[in-house]
Parts: sequence; structure tokens; C-alpha cells
Amino acid sequence: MTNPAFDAIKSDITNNDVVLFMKGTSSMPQCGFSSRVAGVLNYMGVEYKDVNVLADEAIRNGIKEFSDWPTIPQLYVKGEFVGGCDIITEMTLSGELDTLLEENGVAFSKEAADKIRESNK
Ligand SMILES: N[C@@H](CCC(=O)N[C@@H](CS)C(=O)NCC(=O)O)C(=O)O
Repeated sequence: MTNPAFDAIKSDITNNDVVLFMKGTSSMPQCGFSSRVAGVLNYMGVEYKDVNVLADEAIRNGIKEFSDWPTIPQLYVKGEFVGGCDIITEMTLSGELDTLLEENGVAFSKEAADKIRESNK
């Protein structure tokens, strides 16, 4: 049987270009890993929907099964799973995240992304 949480997950990732499944909210993350990814997106000015998995146990478990990825946070762009905290951090520093956002027509501040890279040298 299909996980009943999948419908809500599919709806979120279909109706929003960028979705972050996280612990807490974009303005009040409740886990360091979620905070890190939300912080990057916020700083880069990316518009995204934050889904607080702590508010819904079915989504918390469902998203792990849906993406076949065992942890939170999880970032989706245009319906595709991109990664968790480690992957997003690496992609930010390598510039791959910029490319992915550009290719998908998602607006962000290149200047802010460059500043993150500059401060991590
Ligand atoms: N290495 C992971 C770190 C994330 C992580 O370890 N998350 C844990 C603790 S917040 C988690 O989601 N555990 C399962 C759960 O809490 O449902 C990443 O890159 O995202």
C-alpha cells in the first residue's frame, strides 16, 4: 500500500519550486542541520516552502520513504530531491547549487552565494 503521506508530499513539491522539509520553520529552525540549510537559502534570498516535519509525524516518516533518504533536512527543487545538509553545503561551496537554481529558473542572489564561498575560504 502506498504511504498516505505521499499525496501531501507530492502536492508540496509539485506546487512549490523549492521545498525544504526541515525540523522547525525557516524563521525558527529546531535543529542545527535544518538551520544550516534554511540559513543558506534565506541568505541567498531563495523563496521556498518550509515544511516542519516536527509538526507531523506522518510527513516526518513519509518523506524519508518517499525520497529513500534517512534524515531531515531534505531539499527539493522542481519536484526533484537534491539532498540534505552535507550535500547542500558542498553544493553551495562548489557553486553547483547556483547552477541548479539557475537551470531551474529559481531566483537567488549570486552576490550572497559568492559571499558564503568567500567566507569559507
Ligand atoms: N548528515 C545529515 C545530517 C542530518 C541528520 O543527521 N538528521 C537527523 C537528526 S536531525 C535526522 O533527521 N534523524 C531522523 C529523524 O530525526 O527523524 C545531512 O547531511 O543532512
